[in-house]
Amino acid sequence: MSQSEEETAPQSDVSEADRRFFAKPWVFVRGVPALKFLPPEGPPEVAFAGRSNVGKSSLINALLGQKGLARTSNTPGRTQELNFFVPDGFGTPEAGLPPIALVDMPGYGYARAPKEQVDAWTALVFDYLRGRTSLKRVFVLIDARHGIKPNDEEVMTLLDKAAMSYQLVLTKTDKIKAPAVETLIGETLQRIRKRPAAFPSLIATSSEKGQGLDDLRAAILAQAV
Ligand SMILES: Nc1nc2c(ncn2[C@@H]2O[C@H](COP(=O)(O)OP(=O)(O)OP(=O)(O)O)[C@@H](O)[C@H]2O)c(=O)[nH]1
Ligand SMILES: [Mg+2]
Repeated sequence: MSQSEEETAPQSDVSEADRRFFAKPWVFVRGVPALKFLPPEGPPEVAFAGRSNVGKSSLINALLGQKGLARTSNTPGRTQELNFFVPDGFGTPEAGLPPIALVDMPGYGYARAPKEQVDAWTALVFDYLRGRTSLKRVFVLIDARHGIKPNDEEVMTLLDKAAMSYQLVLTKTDKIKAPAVETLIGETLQRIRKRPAAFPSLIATSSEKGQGLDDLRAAILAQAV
């Protein structure tokens, strides 16, 4: 690359090697319907939390470039277990443990499912978030059209109390205009200013347009071993 090309190349915290880490095949390894089925504490985990339909599963697919790996749906309540994804190639005892696992979670809030079921998913998510040593960072996804809702506040309070580090991620930014995204980022950061476990910056993403994915990849890789 010539110097002038280098100067104009897009800046990103993600190196080519890091990008390849996400571009190689990842696999689904486990669905956890209840806490007792969790794998033993082990490699670092990063989890994707958020209201039903906020775009958790879509974001994981976009990050990994694998449409359909995590199941998505128009109907809130698609993801019903804690679903663990790891890079392929760690299926044998000789291969050792993966450097990181991504955990897709059931949404909290308004899933179109019977109340008892929604309550059970919410309890599973909350118990996992507050009690897991391997969990290194939680991404709390916020729909750019709606901003922080009361149940997001509830989750953030739980994470603050558990001293579990989390970072807010705006989703579906393609659905609102660019200046509105800027305003929302400012307002949202203001609202989490006093929250002790909240990372003091947020990542604005669109799974549809690919926006913000490299920043999120860098944040995930920072937790890998
Ligand atoms: N326009 C747009 N739509 C999106 C984006 N991300 C997700 N969606 C849509 O939002 C809907 C919900 O996406 P999911 O990824 O299934 O959401 P989820 O948070 O996993 O939902 P649950 O598993 O039900 O909690 C789907 O119809 C997606 O196509 C995005 O960045 N832009
Ligand atoms: Mg989902």
